[in-house]
Amino acid sequence: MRTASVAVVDAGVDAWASERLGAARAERLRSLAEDTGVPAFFGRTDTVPGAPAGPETFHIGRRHVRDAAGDPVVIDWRAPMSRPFYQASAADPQDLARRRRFGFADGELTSYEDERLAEGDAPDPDRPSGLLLAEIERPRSGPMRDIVATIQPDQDDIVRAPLTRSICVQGAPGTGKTAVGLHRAAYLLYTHGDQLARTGVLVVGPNRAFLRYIEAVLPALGEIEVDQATVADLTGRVPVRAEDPPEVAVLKGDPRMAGVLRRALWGGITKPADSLQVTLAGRRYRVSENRLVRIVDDLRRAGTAPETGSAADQQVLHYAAGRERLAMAVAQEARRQKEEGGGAPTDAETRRCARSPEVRAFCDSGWPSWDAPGLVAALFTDADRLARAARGVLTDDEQALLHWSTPPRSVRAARWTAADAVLVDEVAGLLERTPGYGHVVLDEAQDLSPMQCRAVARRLAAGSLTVLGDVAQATSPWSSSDWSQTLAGLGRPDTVVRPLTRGYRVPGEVLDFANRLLPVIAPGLAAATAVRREPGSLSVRAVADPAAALVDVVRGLAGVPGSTGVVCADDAVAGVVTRLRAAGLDVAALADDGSAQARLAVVPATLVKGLEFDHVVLLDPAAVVAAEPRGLHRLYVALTRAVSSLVVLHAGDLPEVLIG
Ligand SMILES: Nc1ncnc2c1ncn2[C@@H]1O[C@H](COP(=O)(O)OP(=O)(O)OP(=O)(O)O)[C@@H](O)[C@H]1O
Repeated sequence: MRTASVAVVDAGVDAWASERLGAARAERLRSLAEDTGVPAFFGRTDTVPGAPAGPETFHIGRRHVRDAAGDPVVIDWRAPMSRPFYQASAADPQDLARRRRFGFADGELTSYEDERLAEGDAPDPDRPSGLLLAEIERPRSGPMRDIVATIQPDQDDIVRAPLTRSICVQGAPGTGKTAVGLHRAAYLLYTHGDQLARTGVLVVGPNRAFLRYIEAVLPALGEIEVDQATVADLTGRVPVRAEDPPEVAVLKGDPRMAGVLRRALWGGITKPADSLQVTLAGRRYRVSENRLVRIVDDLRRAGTAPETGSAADQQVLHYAAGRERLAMAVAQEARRQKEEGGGAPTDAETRRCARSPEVRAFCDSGWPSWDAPGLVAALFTDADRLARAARGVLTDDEQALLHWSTPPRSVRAARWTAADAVLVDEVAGLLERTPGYGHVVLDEAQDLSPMQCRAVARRLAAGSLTVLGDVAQATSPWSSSDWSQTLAGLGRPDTVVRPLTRGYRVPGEVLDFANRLLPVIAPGLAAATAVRREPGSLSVRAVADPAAALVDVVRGLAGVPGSTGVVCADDAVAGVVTRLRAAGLDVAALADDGSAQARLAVVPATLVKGLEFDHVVLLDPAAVVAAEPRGLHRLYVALTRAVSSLVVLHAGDLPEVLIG
């Protein structure tokens, strides 16, 4: 295939065509570039003799490969023909006589595993495939890997759900939510390439460190055109220079703020109180007060029609466009009068009238021009303006929380917070239409405020959503115990919530220990079951001097393959790094700037969500719990990051719920 692509001639009928052909060839060659570590296939299916097309053998791989005659040699894992490889079971063999899984080490074929489905040789759900276990336990080095070779049936159902359907996956730690979301993006791009190439796919993650961790998965699957961003990236219209006290952040994330901002903007439009004289093609016309009132009313109604979900954002009249339409409607009125008098004004003359100083002045006073930061700043500095916008929605105390007692010298000098940035983005979305994606994968969604959810929904044209998360891992002040608030904020309240309950990452011993927290942090939520147990994987040690014990534990792990994460309360990170370095260990703190993760990393507890390490050492769990209001949820996150071993070092008592 590579040779054939190189041979394509890039001489077209003219320079433009030649350039396009050359670009297409380069793109094709890029997509065919060999990744030497990645085998061409990982599975094989043999259909039964009675199958519609007779007995056939297919190899399944990361991409489609054909031979010189154009016949398929390897089928893309996303093609419908590959589906039985993931879904067939003894109960429902889907015309498969045999499924074969190949195991590779460093690009070399080392093993294979057969299931003879037609003979009732069923995969035993309690005894997972050896290749799956080997894949999970393969030491981590660097970023997350794809799981195409071993996607499990319940995961595959979500990966291949139709594009039109939004899905919310509630899954315990390590059940593969992130993996499933990324593979779903790859599946949708393959299946609906034309449609999504136009509208695009967006993956939203909680922070830069997380995006860095997952960034290689989609390119490994051949998908390079997917945008990956945090909510802060999406809403980064103003520089964030300050932090809100918790109660202010909670209020600014409250969905009622959307109504306040809407009223602050649209409520500033005033009813015309006089007629207006305008000039069209050198003659003056008077537009009556009544007529002006009607025009303004009609436009305002088109802009403030009750919302019917995020799709409405694409149709509704936005405020800035409303201003343009108002100017044009006034000019049209003059044109109508001129035509009635027998004149024939041109479109250009009408447009000139709409831009004339008198029409501009009329718009500026009745339909004032705003930019998004300016409106939010005006609202927070002017208590009367806020009171008008928040009447009946926010209490006086709540309004006082929003008020800036020392106004900034200018809007540009304002000390915006992360929650403010989301409000500014909300206003920007009222002023102008936000371009939307065809599909959005939203990870760790349990932590988003309703206002952040709206920011994501605005970027979702008429497209669908894959929402991923775990209410037991919810650590933000907006967290709720179910998904309804998040899904409502996302404008998709009817989205079906699908559970994933088989934990792939964490050994059973470790998961059982972490699950002791569940009745307290998420009552009613079913605990996940681990697909494997590893005796000795959990060690909980009371020690007199945790920092000294840490040095010994980390030294012990130095010769063991794979990554190690030392997780501790955020304010302990610097001290721990210093201590480990003093002991001669090569260690770096994990930063939220997207820089690469060291093999031995000290990880602040607030950054560990979504990540995993072969070995985790958790230092002083009580300090992790004490550091924040939802500290027990944070502890649950920290306890569920280990693939092979977890060592918990504590000096004082363990949090009581952990004592079995
Ligand atoms: N079918 C599978 N085959 C092989 N590995 C898998 C499979 N499913 C999940 N894994 C692995 O399990 C680990 C956890 O997956 P992932 O990070 O997607 O889980 P998660 O549900 O998002 O976890 P968390 O809630 O902790 O963020 C990853 O290393 C992933 O590659």
